Amino acid sequence: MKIAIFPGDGIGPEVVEQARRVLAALSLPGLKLFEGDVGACAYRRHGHPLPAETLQMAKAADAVLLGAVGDPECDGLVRELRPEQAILGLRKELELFANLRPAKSFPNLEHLSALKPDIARSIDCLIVRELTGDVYFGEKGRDRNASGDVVGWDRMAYDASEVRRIAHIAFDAARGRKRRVLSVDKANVLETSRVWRETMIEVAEDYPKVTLAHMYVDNAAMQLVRDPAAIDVLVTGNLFGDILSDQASACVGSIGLMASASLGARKTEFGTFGLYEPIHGSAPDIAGQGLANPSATILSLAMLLRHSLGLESEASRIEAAVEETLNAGVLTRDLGGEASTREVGDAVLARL
Ligand SMILES: NC(=O)c1ccc[n+]([C@@H]2O[C@H](COP(=O)([O-])OP(=O)(O)OC[C@H]3O[C@@H](n4cnc5c(N)ncnc54)[C@H](O)[C@@H]3O)[C@@H](O)[C@H]2O)c1
Ligand SMILES: CC(C)[C@H](C(=O)O)[C@@H](O)C(=O)O
Ligand SMILES: [Mg+2]
Repeated sequence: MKIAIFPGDGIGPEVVEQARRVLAALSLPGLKLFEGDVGACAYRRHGHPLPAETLQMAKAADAVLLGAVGDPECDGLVRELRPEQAILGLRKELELFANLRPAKSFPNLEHLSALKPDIARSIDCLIVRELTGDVYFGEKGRDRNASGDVVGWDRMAYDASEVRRIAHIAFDAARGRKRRVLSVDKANVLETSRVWRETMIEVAEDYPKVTLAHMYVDNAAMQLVRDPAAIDVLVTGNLFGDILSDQASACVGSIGLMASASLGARKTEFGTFGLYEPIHGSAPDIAGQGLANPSATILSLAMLLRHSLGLESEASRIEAAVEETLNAGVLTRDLGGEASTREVGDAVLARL
């Protein structure tokens, strides 16, 4: 079993360190770890945010665990060299089109949510975000308009095959849950979304036991805070999924709690090849201070063990240990506590 670990920038190395301790505590036989550079640190060391050897390491592994990338000092770089390109490059090169972002409240921790406790308690949804298409990967450019003003543009597009494959992921996931798919688009305005919606309807025919509903993204943003209990599987495009998942994390409690799995079609000996990362970024405002919440990264490790290595019981044990840690009040500052990143790691290890 080979895991490639890419700590990245900012709080990335701090949160990955705790996940690595958790992984070590499992003493998995036959596990090999590899470490690579991504993001701003890779740009500084190798001149590129996603060096060829890092990509090669990812391809040779059964799974990748990534911390975060991003550095304000790189804001002035051309887009191709920005740290974020490492993540986008990994997703595209590894064809990881399906991003699963579960948003579930933790028992007895409703008070941590930005929502009223009664509403927060009910959240249990899975955001299925398409990850290799949309405006993220469309043609981009800069021109001048007739009056000489600079114009930036990004092409937004989905072809039906891209929508079809993410639709199947969402419907399959719904079959093992409450059998409801909510497809979120902006079909009242965007042609991209009309293709999205038509394709969702077409795929739904293969899943007679799953109900499909549609919602415009503006309304979906509202319903996510007003009545999240109504949402089971929410499937959407790359851009809308990015935004709605950060919002969902605040409904659960903190962005430091939300894990993700990015999957494609490639199978490994033990499961599906995937890239696992917290949904948050490098948090430059708190980096290097031991303030970051490592839970999302530890929970991403649990997803890695489940989906890529077929280690369901180890994954569940980690999830239980994180939940018990939160319940015991070992909380970082984002959750109103005073525990350090490492103290949360210690508490999870003790429970494991
Ligand atoms: N997957 C990724 O690597 C990823 C995701 C999002 C943003 N980014 C990059 O990260 C940089 C910062 O972006 P941003 O500030 O918009 O988003 P961010 O997610 O890094 O931070 C947003 C806010 O949440 C807080 N936060 C984030 N993670 C936390 C954690 N684990 N514990 C406690 N608090 C946490 C931060 O302190 C900040 O106040 C940018 O360069 C951006 O492009 C990377
Ligand atoms: C860093 C950035 C490219 C990335 C995205 O927009 O997908 C991040 O915000 C995320 O949610 O994983
Ligand atoms: Mg994001």
